[in-house]
Amino acid sequence: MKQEKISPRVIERLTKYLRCLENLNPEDYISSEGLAEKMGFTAAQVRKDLSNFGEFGIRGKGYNIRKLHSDIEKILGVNKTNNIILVGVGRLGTALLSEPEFTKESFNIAGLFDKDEKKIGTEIMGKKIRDLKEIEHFTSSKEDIAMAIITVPKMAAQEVCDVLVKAGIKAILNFVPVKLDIPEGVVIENIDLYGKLQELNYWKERKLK
Ligand SMILES: NC(=O)c1ccc[n+]([C@@H]2O[C@H](COP(=O)([O-])OP(=O)(O)OC[C@H]3O[C@@H](n4cnc5c(N)ncnc54)[C@H](O)[C@@H]3O)[C@@H](O)[C@H]2O)c1
Repeated sequence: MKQEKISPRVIERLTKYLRCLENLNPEDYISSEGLAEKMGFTAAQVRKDLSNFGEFGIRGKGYNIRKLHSDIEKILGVNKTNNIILVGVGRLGTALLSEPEFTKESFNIAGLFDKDEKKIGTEIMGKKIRDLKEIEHFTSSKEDIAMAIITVPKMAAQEVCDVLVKAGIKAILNFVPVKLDIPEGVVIENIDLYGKLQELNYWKERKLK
């Protein structure tokens, strides 16, 4: 698969293609026009997005849905199980853990960490909560843990982030509404539901004018 400089928007759209393909008959074929129509994009956009990664469709026939789904999964690296740790087993952390759709089969919550002594040593969803101090030992003794979710209070977020980076984490999903400093070589995705509400509110206000 060819891979040049890829815009984050392309990757975001790939996840949307996957969601759409999941609801279609895997034996069928779909044209770029058909896929575009379902997504609200243009066919040119669909073709351009996919062409970043190689040739997928069959001329005159379109994309085989099963094959395209599997190819996009490979591009995103979600055709295998990826281990994640979660730091901050509070209200949000617990809610995320309770939702199977959040991780599906592509992600495995391999470890839970907190610093509350009342929580450390207890289990949630069959997984033990460990002291954050153990994290380096945990990541070094287990293979392939490069991803983490942060759901701690604002004040603790940067400190936790630094500990994670030191422990070899390369990708962070940050739910804390603060900008975290990360070194080169580490990627971060920030989820800010309040920010999304603010964005939506802007559009609502425009509609009401
Ligand atoms: N992204 C969003 O849209 C969104 C939505 C809700 C909450 N949040 C944010 O998520 C975070 C968690 O919210 P919550 O309601 O679950 O909080 P919470 O207080 O219920 O849970 C926080 C957990 O983090 C643990 N913790 C604190 N300091 C720690 C440290 N240094 N190391 C390890 N664990 C530590 C606490 O013991 C607790 O278990 C907050 O920063 C909140 O602002 C974000």
